[in-house]
Parts: sequence; C-alpha cells; structure tokens
Amino acid sequence: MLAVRPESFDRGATAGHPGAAGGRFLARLVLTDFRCYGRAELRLGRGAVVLSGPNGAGKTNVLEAVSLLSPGRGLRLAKPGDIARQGGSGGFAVAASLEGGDLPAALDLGTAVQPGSERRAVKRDGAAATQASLARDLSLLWLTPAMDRLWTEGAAGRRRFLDRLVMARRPDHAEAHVAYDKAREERIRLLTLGPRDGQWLSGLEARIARAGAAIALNRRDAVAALNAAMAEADNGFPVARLALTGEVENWPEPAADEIAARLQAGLAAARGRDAEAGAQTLGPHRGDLAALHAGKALPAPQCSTGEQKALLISIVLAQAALVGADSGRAPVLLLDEVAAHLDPGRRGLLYDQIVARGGQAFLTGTERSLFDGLDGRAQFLDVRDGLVAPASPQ
Ligand SMILES: Nc1ncnc2c1ncn2[C@@H]1O[C@H](COP(=O)(O)OP(=O)(O)OP(=O)(O)O)[C@@H](O)[C@H]1O
Repeated sequence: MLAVRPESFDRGATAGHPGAAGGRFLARLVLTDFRCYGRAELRLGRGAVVLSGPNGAGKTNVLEAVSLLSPGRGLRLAKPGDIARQGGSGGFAVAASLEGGDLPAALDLGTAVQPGSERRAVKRDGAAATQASLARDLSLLWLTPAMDRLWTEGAAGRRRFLDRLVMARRPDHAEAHVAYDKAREERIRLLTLGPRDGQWLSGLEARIARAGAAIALNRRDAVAALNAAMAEADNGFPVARLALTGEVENWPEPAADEIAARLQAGLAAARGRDAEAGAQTLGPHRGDLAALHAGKALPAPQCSTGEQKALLISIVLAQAALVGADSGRAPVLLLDEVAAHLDPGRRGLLYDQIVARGGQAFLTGTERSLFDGLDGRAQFLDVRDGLVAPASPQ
C-alpha cells in the first residue's frame, strides 16, 4: 500500500487565499487494480496537485481514475477490460473521499467493475447510485493531449467536450442524455427490427423530444454564458467565440416545449428515413460546436497548435469560473500535459489562474521544472513505475 500525504500543503500556501474554501476536493483517492496500480492511496490537498515523472510512469492513469468519478467512460474513453490491471483480478475500483466546500462531512464516492463484467457500478456513501448522479456530487473538467485535435477532427469529440462543460454547471444534463440515448436506441430497434407499433413509437419519440429539447437548451445556455464570460475575462488567454452549429440548437424556438414539439413532429416524419439509415437522423446527438479565435478573427481549426490549446484552456477556465460563481463549487480540473505546450509566459498565467480560482487542479508533466512557477503553491508528487510519492524539494 502506498500512502501519500499532502504534508504542509493543505494548511500552507494556498489555505489563506479567498477561493480556497470554495470547492469540493478529493482529499483521498484509492486505486485498486487500476491500470499500472495494484493498490495506491493518495492523500491530496485542496489546490493544485502536480504529478511529474517519466513517460509511462502512471500520471495519466491517476487522472483517468479521477475522471471515472463522473458519468461516462472517462478521459480516455476506455473499455473496463482495458483499465483492469493486467495480471490483476480482472476488475478494478476507484474510491475517493470528497471534502470541503458545502460538504458538512466527508462524502465517499466509488466506482468499480467486477471481474468478467463490463458494467461500471457506482457507490455513494456506501449505497448503490447511478453514474449520472455523480455529476451532482463532483463537477469535473479535463483537457488531454488527445483534445489537441479537437477542432480538426470529427464532431463527436466536440460534442463530448461541450456536454462535459454543460454538465459541470448543469448536473441534470447527464440525466437528460441517459434518457435521450435510451429512448433513441429503443426507437431504432423498433424501426429496424419491429414491431413498428405506432403508439409505442410515438411514446418513445415524445421521450426523445423532451430530453432532446433539454439537451439543446442546456447547450444554448452554456454557450451564451461562456461567450459572455470570455468576452469579459482578462486572463491573458485568447477569447474564443463559440457557436452551436447543430440543427436543433439553431431552431428559433426559444422554449423547451416548443423545441420538443418540433423535434417530436420531425421524428415522426423521419421514421422511414431512419429505418433505412438504421440511425436517428435528427436530434442533438448530431450537434456540433465551432470556435473562433476572437482576437485574430480566425476559425479555431486554422489556429496554431499552441493557440488551439490556449483556446481550450480559455474555455475551460471560463466555465470553471462560471460554475464556481453560481454554485460555489469550483470544478476539479484535470490538466494532462497542458504545461508542456505553453510558452513560459502563458504557463505562468495558467498557474496564477489555477491558484487564484481556488479549486483543486491536477496537472501532469514529465519534468518537475515545468512547474517551478507553482513552487510553494501546490502539492508536488513524483510518479515512477506505478508508485506515487511526495516529490523531493527542489
Ligand atoms: N490495464 C493495464 N494494466 C497494467 N498496466 C497498464 C494497463 N494499462 C496501461 N498500463 C500501463 O500504465 C503505464 C502508465 O501509463 P500513463 O498513461 O499513466 O503514463 P504517463 O505517466 O501519463 O506517461 P506519459 O508521460 O507518456 O503520458 C504505461 O506503461 C502502460 O503500459
């Protein structure tokens, strides 16, 4: 067993700043048979947590474990079978204790896959819970190297990014997605395999339409709030102007019931087409997000790699600030290898932002020196061959 304590960090440099008391944070994280970790127990502070170590040491695995404390497949979109440690039991578990913010006492969250199962179970204070409910307990946002291609690759990645931003502020977004996807799958099964029962299909289309309208509206609200926040932010990161480019999100109807009515009528009319395609051809699952680098009036795909990264950071920081402002629960940030892509000036700005916002933020990098700007303001952990230990002082 490996236990890492936050030493003086928790009571030290960050404890006094104004935002420090604001957010929930992971005070303890235990990984069991999780990728390269047989068992690891980390005691964590409430602010910045820096994980440094060589390639393949196990840094991203820690972030991935945290990301599974939210609905979905985590930051690598991995299958449970790939996460379970080779040579281990065949299953895996992640357990965490949340503290701080509005919590009167520690809250235990856990997720596990049993050997031979593909189903990821969730526990909240020892009782079974749904994955979607995790979004109510912990607000998480992440950036990974795979997202460097977000603006140039397919729409699915941008939708995932957008929906995670939305979920950080609106936990019900996760439940709307569950309801939407479940009814969508059932409708397609009926259309392709039968029976094509009109009443059954209408009931499903009504459910899809209700959940779909909620998803579209949540996205609209999130993009409007983000654009307003970024236009006002003065943090040295480029201002991104976001636009929803999906069909449903751009319908002129302002209210949920109007959007739902239009979507329901559209689905009823598209039964033949959808049966032929074997897929639902209308709805927010086909939505997309575009971004413009406002300062350069340049679409994100035409920006440099570093500029694209800076735009993503700008969006995530803006959303984190919005969530912190309206719920008092600054989201936990998982920033995988973000520092290495930034020039020293931008890196310094990022560190200042992270410290100023007060919530917990995990940062990874191969070189400890990349994080010199956080000296005295973060908990430093050294990751090597699947072992996590406090980093020796610089
Ligand atoms: N299911 C598994 N069982 C055992 N080991 C695994 C499993 N999945 C991945 N690994 C190992 O985990 C190790 C650590 O991976 P991780 O991505 O966390 O490294 P990292 O420290 O982030 O490295 P980099 O700096 O290269 O991104 C890798 O060597 C990988 O082979």
